[in-house]
Amino acid sequence: MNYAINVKGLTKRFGKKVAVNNVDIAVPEGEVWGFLGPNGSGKTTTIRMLCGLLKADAGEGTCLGYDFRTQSEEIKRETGYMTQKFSFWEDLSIRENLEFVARVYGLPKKRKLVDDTLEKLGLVSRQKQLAGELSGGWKQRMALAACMLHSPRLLLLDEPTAGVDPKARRDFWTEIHKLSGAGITVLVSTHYMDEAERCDQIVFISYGDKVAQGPVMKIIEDSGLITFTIEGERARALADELRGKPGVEFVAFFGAMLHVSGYDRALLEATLAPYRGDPALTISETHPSLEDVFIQLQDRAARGAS
Ligand SMILES: Nc1ncnc2c1ncn2[C@@H]1O[C@H](COP(=O)(O)OP(=O)(O)OP(=O)(O)O)[C@@H](O)[C@H]1O
Repeated sequence: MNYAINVKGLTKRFGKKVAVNNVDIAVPEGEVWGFLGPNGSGKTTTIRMLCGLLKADAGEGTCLGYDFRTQSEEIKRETGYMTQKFSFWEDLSIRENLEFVARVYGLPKKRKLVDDTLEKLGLVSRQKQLAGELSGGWKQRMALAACMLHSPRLLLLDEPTAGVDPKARRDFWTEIHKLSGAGITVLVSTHYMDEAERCDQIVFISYGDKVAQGPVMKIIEDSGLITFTIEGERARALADELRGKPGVEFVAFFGAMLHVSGYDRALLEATLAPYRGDPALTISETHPSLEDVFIQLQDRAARGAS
């Protein structure tokens, strides 16, 4: 298998703080991988090391076949990096912004390049609109266009959809899958569970450590979580009552429904048994959601860290 990213032991310290600790990542060419983890867990730091913007303290491997420690210029030439806070000229149009980026990077055949990129990303009809007047979704699409101008083989996207409405997020993901279909590899950090579910695999990091990796279903299965839903008028009132009871590790609301999760089926069943007779409540077992597992992984890592 060919890997777009294949690094081992990636490590970064800031003073005494270990921001990224011995992380291995191997992403096959053309796949879309999600990068998840709580705030400050090391996602941005990892992404910046992969594209050579930050020097790793330890680790070895390749990005697009280049040594990620010594060939950062080659990697940058073939990688599109969309930062969390992308910047652009508000009083220039979309087209002018893209032409500006093309000029700064000295890209050849600028006009044709910008034409093609506008076309590819569905921006032709908006090309004359001032960037400052665009909604979040269109700004983000423009930012994606800017990092696609040089036809990268790898896209590193750092929370590209933060603050963007659901329709624009869905359109963005349609674009990502199209790009992946054309052979481009994508590593995208996100806090959205529905986005994680659109990825071929996810890597979950917490406190700098990789704590889980795999396709979403496998991560859910491997979690060992047993989850019950409780529905009904009284469900809301039960959350506090159930927290801390034998076998109950996590209690969370999903809309009006309560998810109660734990690892010990017998204990959990015994705790829920008295509520089963209540006609105002419906209790049934369900698959834990990715969010249940995310909370569990985060909680486990926090306990390990304290
Ligand atoms: N330049 C820096 N100097 C010192 N500490 C830093 C620096 N950059 C990041 N850190 C620290 O390293 C840790 C990891 O930060 P990073 O930005 O990689 O996390 P993240 O997972 O991307 O977070 P978020 O989801 O909030 O974007 C944090 O504790 C952060 O404060």
